[in-house]
Amino acid sequence: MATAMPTVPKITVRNLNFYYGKFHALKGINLDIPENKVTAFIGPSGCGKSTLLRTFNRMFELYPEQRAEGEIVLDGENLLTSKQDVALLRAKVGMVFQKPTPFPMSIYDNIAFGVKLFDSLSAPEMDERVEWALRKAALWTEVRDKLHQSGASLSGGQQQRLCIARGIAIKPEVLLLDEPCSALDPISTAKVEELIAELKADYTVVIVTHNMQQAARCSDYTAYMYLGDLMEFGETEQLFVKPKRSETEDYITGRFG
Ligand SMILES: Nc1ncnc2c1ncn2[C@@H]1O[C@H](COP(=O)(O)OP(=O)(O)OP(=O)(O)O)[C@@H](O)[C@H]1O
Repeated sequence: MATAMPTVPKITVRNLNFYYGKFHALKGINLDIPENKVTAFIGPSGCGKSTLLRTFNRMFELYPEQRAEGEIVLDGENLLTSKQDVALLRAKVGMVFQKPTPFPMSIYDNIAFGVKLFDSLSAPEMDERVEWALRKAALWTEVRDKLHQSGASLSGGQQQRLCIARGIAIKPEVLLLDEPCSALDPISTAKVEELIAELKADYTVVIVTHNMQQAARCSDYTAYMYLGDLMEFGETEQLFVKPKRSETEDYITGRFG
Protein backbone atom coordinates (compact mmCIF):
# COMPACT_ATOMS: atom_id res chain seq x y z
CA MET A 1 0.00 0.00 0.00
CA ALA A 2 1.35 3.45 -0.83
CA THR A 3 0.89 5.98 1.90
CA ALA A 4 0.84 9.71 1.30
CA MET A 5 3.20 11.41 3.72
CA PRO A 6 2.81 14.95 4.98
CA THR A 7 6.55 15.47 4.44
CA VAL A 8 8.67 15.44 1.29
CA PRO A 9 9.72 11.91 0.32
CA LYS A 10 13.47 11.46 -0.09
CA ILE A 11 13.10 7.95 -1.51
CA THR A 12 10.01 6.70 -3.32
CA VAL A 13 9.63 2.94 -3.67
CA ARG A 14 7.14 1.70 -6.27
CA ASN A 15 6.15 -1.90 -7.03
CA LEU A 16 9.46 -3.22 -5.78
CA ASN A 17 9.98 -6.95 -6.10
CA PHE A 18 13.17 -8.66 -5.03
CA TYR A 19 14.39 -12.17 -5.77
CA TYR A 20 17.16 -14.34 -4.36
CA GLY A 21 17.30 -16.72 -7.32
CA LYS A 22 13.73 -18.08 -7.44
CA PHE A 23 12.86 -16.96 -3.92
CA HIS A 24 10.53 -13.94 -3.96
CA ALA A 25 11.75 -11.96 -0.92
CA LEU A 26 10.01 -8.58 -1.42
CA LYS A 27 6.51 -8.50 -2.88
CA GLY A 28 5.30 -5.34 -4.57
CA ILE A 29 6.55 -2.84 -1.99
CA ASN A 30 5.24 0.75 -2.20
CA LEU A 31 6.66 3.18 0.31
CA ASP A 32 7.73 6.82 0.66
CA ILE A 33 10.72 7.45 2.94
CA PRO A 34 10.33 10.99 4.31
CA GLU A 35 13.25 13.40 4.12
CA ASN A 36 15.04 14.42 7.33
CA LYS A 37 13.14 11.88 9.39
CA VAL A 38 13.98 8.52 10.92
CA THR A 39 12.09 5.59 9.40
CA ALA A 40 12.25 2.19 11.13
CA PHE A 41 11.66 -1.21 9.49
CA ILE A 42 10.32 -3.77 11.96
CA GLY A 43 8.95 -7.29 11.62
CA PRO A 44 9.78 -10.90 12.48
CA SER A 45 13.06 -12.49 11.45
CA GLY A 46 13.25 -13.18 7.72
CA CYS A 47 10.46 -10.77 6.70
CA GLY A 48 12.73 -8.79 4.36
CA LYS A 49 13.81 -5.75 6.41
CA SER A 50 17.51 -5.98 5.55
CA THR A 51 16.73 -6.95 1.95
CA LEU A 52 14.67 -3.78 1.51
CA LEU A 53 17.31 -1.61 3.19
CA ARG A 54 20.04 -3.01 0.98
CA THR A 55 18.16 -2.21 -2.24
CA PHE A 56 18.54 1.50 -1.40
CA ASN A 57 22.24 1.47 -2.21
CA ARG A 58 22.21 -1.44 -4.65
CA MET A 59 24.16 -3.65 -2.27
CA PHE A 60 22.67 -6.72 -4.01
CA GLU A 61 24.60 -5.98 -7.21
CA LEU A 62 27.56 -7.83 -5.78
CA TYR A 63 25.57 -11.08 -6.13
CA PRO A 64 24.55 -12.17 -9.64
CA GLU A 65 21.62 -14.35 -8.48
CA GLN A 66 19.94 -11.42 -6.70
CA ARG A 67 17.51 -9.25 -8.67
CA ALA A 68 15.37 -6.18 -7.97
CA GLU A 69 12.48 -5.05 -10.18
CA GLY A 70 10.42 -1.89 -9.89
CA GLU A 71 11.36 1.64 -8.95
CA ILE A 72 13.39 3.20 -6.17
CA VAL A 73 13.42 6.89 -6.97
CA LEU A 74 16.04 9.05 -5.32
CA ASP A 75 16.35 12.68 -6.46
CA GLY A 76 14.16 12.05 -9.47
CA GLU A 77 16.05 9.01 -10.77
CA ASN A 78 15.20 5.30 -10.53
CA LEU A 79 18.37 4.00 -8.98
CA LEU A 80 17.62 0.45 -10.13
CA THR A 81 17.98 1.42 -13.80
CA SER A 82 20.29 4.41 -13.39
CA LYS A 83 23.68 4.32 -15.05
CA GLN A 84 25.06 6.19 -12.05
CA ASP A 85 28.29 4.78 -10.72
CA VAL A 86 27.58 2.62 -7.68
CA ALA A 87 30.43 4.24 -5.70
CA LEU A 88 28.81 7.65 -6.20
CA LEU A 89 25.44 6.24 -5.17
CA ARG A 90 26.99 4.84 -2.00
CA ALA A 91 28.55 8.24 -1.26
CA LYS A 92 25.00 9.61 -1.33
CA VAL A 93 23.43 6.64 0.46
CA GLY A 94 25.75 5.47 3.25
CA MET A 95 25.34 2.27 5.23
CA VAL A 96 26.31 1.10 8.71
CA PHE A 97 26.17 -2.62 9.40
CA GLN A 98 25.02 -4.71 12.34
CA LYS A 99 28.50 -5.55 13.57
CA PRO A 100 31.05 -2.77 13.94
CA THR A 101 33.43 -3.10 10.99
CA PRO A 102 36.33 -0.66 11.47
CA PHE A 103 38.97 -0.85 8.76
CA PRO A 104 42.34 -2.25 9.97
CA MET A 105 43.85 1.22 10.27
CA SER A 106 43.98 4.15 12.68
CA ILE A 107 40.90 5.93 13.99
CA TYR A 108 41.86 8.96 11.89
CA ASP A 109 42.37 6.94 8.71
CA ASN A 110 39.13 5.03 9.19
CA ILE A 111 37.41 8.34 8.50
CA ALA A 112 39.86 9.95 6.08
CA PHE A 113 39.97 6.87 3.81
CA GLY A 114 36.44 7.25 2.41
CA VAL A 115 36.64 11.04 2.28
CA LYS A 116 39.74 10.83 0.05
CA LEU A 117 37.79 8.83 -2.53
CA PHE A 118 35.32 11.66 -3.09
CA ASP A 119 36.96 14.93 -1.99
CA SER A 120 40.46 16.30 -2.37
CA LEU A 121 40.99 18.10 0.90
CA SER A 122 44.15 19.76 2.18
CA ALA A 123 45.66 18.29 5.38
CA PRO A 124 44.05 20.95 7.65
CA GLU A 125 40.72 20.52 5.87
CA MET A 126 40.93 16.76 6.39
CA ASP A 127 41.72 17.27 10.08
CA GLU A 128 38.65 19.45 10.29
CA ARG A 129 36.45 16.89 8.53
CA VAL A 130 37.67 14.05 10.79
CA GLU A 131 36.96 16.12 13.90
CA TRP A 132 33.56 17.18 12.55
CA ALA A 133 32.51 13.56 11.86
CA LEU A 134 33.78 12.33 15.25
CA ARG A 135 31.94 15.14 17.05
CA LYS A 136 28.72 14.37 15.16
CA ALA A 137 29.07 10.71 16.12
CA ALA A 138 29.56 11.71 19.77
CA LEU A 139 33.00 10.11 19.86
CA TRP A 140 35.41 13.06 19.67
CA THR A 141 36.04 13.58 23.38
CA GLU A 142 36.78 9.87 23.83
CA VAL A 143 39.31 9.60 20.99
CA ARG A 144 40.79 13.08 20.43
CA ASP A 145 44.05 12.07 22.15
CA LYS A 146 44.47 8.76 20.33
CA LEU A 147 43.52 9.43 16.73
CA HIS A 148 46.48 7.44 15.48
CA GLN A 149 45.70 4.31 17.46
CA SER A 150 44.07 1.41 15.67
CA GLY A 151 40.27 1.56 15.28
CA ALA A 152 40.23 -2.02 16.56
CA SER A 153 41.53 -0.81 19.95
CA LEU A 154 38.18 0.83 20.72
CA SER A 155 35.30 -0.80 22.61
CA GLY A 156 32.42 -2.31 20.60
CA GLY A 157 30.20 0.72 21.20
CA GLN A 158 32.99 3.11 20.28
CA GLN A 159 33.75 1.08 17.14
CA GLN A 160 30.10 1.34 16.08
CA ARG A 161 30.17 5.12 16.59
CA LEU A 162 33.42 5.18 14.59
CA CYS A 163 31.59 3.38 11.75
CA ILE A 164 28.80 5.95 11.97
CA ALA A 165 31.42 8.75 11.90
CA ARG A 166 32.96 7.10 8.83
CA GLY A 167 29.52 6.93 7.23
CA ILE A 168 28.68 10.59 7.79
CA ALA A 169 32.20 11.92 7.00
CA ILE A 170 31.50 11.62 3.28
CA LYS A 171 28.33 13.65 3.85
CA PRO A 172 25.74 11.27 2.46
CA GLU A 173 22.13 12.39 2.08
CA VAL A 174 20.70 9.12 3.35
CA LEU A 175 22.10 6.93 6.12
CA LEU A 176 21.04 3.27 6.27
CA LEU A 177 21.51 1.54 9.63
CA ASP A 178 21.09 -2.24 9.73
CA GLU A 179 20.50 -3.19 13.37
CA PRO A 180 23.28 -0.83 14.48
CA CYS A 181 22.84 -1.55 18.21
CA SER A 182 22.48 -5.32 18.21
CA ALA A 183 26.10 -5.84 19.33
CA LEU A 184 26.08 -3.01 21.86
CA ASP A 185 25.54 -2.70 25.61
CA PRO A 186 22.70 -0.49 26.93
CA ILE A 187 24.93 2.57 27.48
CA SER A 188 26.39 2.47 23.97
CA THR A 189 22.90 1.77 22.61
CA ALA A 190 21.59 4.89 24.33
CA LYS A 191 24.44 6.93 22.82
CA VAL A 192 23.77 5.62 19.33
CA GLU A 193 20.03 6.30 19.75
CA GLU A 194 20.73 9.90 20.82
CA LEU A 195 22.96 10.24 17.83
CA ILE A 196 20.26 8.94 15.47
CA ALA A 197 17.86 11.58 16.80
CA GLU A 198 20.46 14.30 16.10
CA LEU A 199 21.39 13.00 12.67
CA LYS A 200 17.96 13.52 11.18
CA ALA A 201 18.54 17.29 11.21
CA ASP A 202 20.99 16.73 8.34
CA TYR A 203 20.21 13.29 6.95
CA THR A 204 17.37 11.00 6.05
CA VAL A 205 17.82 7.96 8.29
CA VAL A 206 16.45 4.44 7.76
CA ILE A 207 17.00 1.88 10.50
CA VAL A 208 16.31 -1.85 10.66
CA THR A 209 15.68 -2.97 14.21
CA HIS A 210 14.44 -6.01 16.09
CA ASN A 211 13.92 -3.89 19.12
CA MET A 212 10.42 -2.49 19.22
CA GLN A 213 11.25 -0.08 22.03
CA GLN A 214 14.08 1.24 19.93
CA ALA A 215 11.79 1.80 16.95
CA ALA A 216 9.27 3.54 19.22
CA ARG A 217 11.98 5.69 20.83
CA CYS A 218 13.94 6.86 17.86
CA SER A 219 11.85 6.75 14.71
CA ASP A 220 9.27 9.15 13.29
CA TYR A 221 7.80 6.60 10.87
CA THR A 222 7.62 2.82 11.08
CA ALA A 223 7.08 0.13 8.46
CA TYR A 224 5.86 -3.27 9.66
CA MET A 225 6.84 -6.08 7.31
CA TYR A 226 5.79 -9.72 7.20
CA LEU A 227 6.93 -12.44 4.78
CA GLY A 228 8.10 -9.96 2.15
CA ASP A 229 4.98 -7.76 2.31
CA LEU A 230 4.74 -4.26 3.71
CA MET A 231 1.81 -4.74 6.06
CA GLU A 232 1.51 -1.27 7.52
CA PHE A 233 3.37 2.01 7.32
CA GLY A 234 2.72 5.23 9.17
CA GLU A 235 3.74 7.61 11.90
CA THR A 236 5.48 5.64 14.65
CA GLU A 237 3.23 6.90 17.40
CA GLN A 238 0.09 6.03 15.50
CA LEU A 239 1.40 2.60 14.47
CA PHE A 240 2.35 1.69 18.03
CA VAL A 241 -0.66 3.19 19.80
CA LYS A 242 -3.41 2.51 17.29
CA PRO A 243 -2.26 0.17 14.52
CA LYS A 244 -4.63 -0.15 11.58
CA ARG A 245 -4.18 -3.91 11.17
CA SER A 246 -4.67 -6.64 13.72
CA GLU A 247 -1.48 -8.36 12.44
CA THR A 248 0.59 -5.28 13.35
CA GLU A 249 -1.01 -5.13 16.78
CA ASP A 250 -0.31 -8.83 17.40
CA TYR A 251 3.34 -8.29 16.53
CA ILE A 252 3.96 -5.14 18.54
CA THR A 253 2.17 -6.48 21.58
CA GLY A 254 4.25 -9.67 21.44
CA ARG A 255 1.33 -11.99 20.68
CA PHE A 256 3.17 -13.09 17.56
CA GLY A 257 6.77 -13.29 16.34
N1 LIG B 1 21.64 -14.40 0.31
C1 LIG B 1 20.43 -14.95 0.38
N2 LIG B 1 20.08 -15.99 -0.40
C2 LIG B 1 18.85 -16.55 -0.34
N3 LIG B 1 17.86 -16.11 0.48
C3 LIG B 1 18.15 -15.08 1.27
C4 LIG B 1 19.44 -14.44 1.29
N4 LIG B 1 19.41 -13.43 2.18
C5 LIG B 1 18.18 -13.45 2.72
N5 LIG B 1 17.42 -14.43 2.18
C6 LIG B 1 16.02 -14.73 2.51
O1 LIG B 1 15.21 -13.59 2.24
C7 LIG B 1 14.26 -13.40 3.28
C8 LIG B 1 14.43 -12.03 3.88
O2 LIG B 1 15.69 -11.95 4.53
P1 LIG B 1 16.17 -10.63 5.28
O3 LIG B 1 17.57 -10.84 5.74
O4 LIG B 1 15.89 -9.44 4.45
O5 LIG B 1 15.16 -10.61 6.52
P2 LIG B 1 15.17 -9.73 7.83
O6 LIG B 1 13.76 -9.31 8.06
O7 LIG B 1 16.19 -8.65 7.74
O8 LIG B 1 15.59 -10.81 8.91
P3 LIG B 1 16.41 -10.72 10.28
O9 LIG B 1 15.54 -9.86 11.15
O10 LIG B 1 16.48 -12.13 10.74
O11 LIG B 1 17.73 -10.09 9.99
C9 LIG B 1 14.46 -14.55 4.27
O12 LIG B 1 13.53 -15.57 3.98
C10 LIG B 1 15.87 -15.01 3.99
O13 LIG B 1 16.02 -16.39 4.26
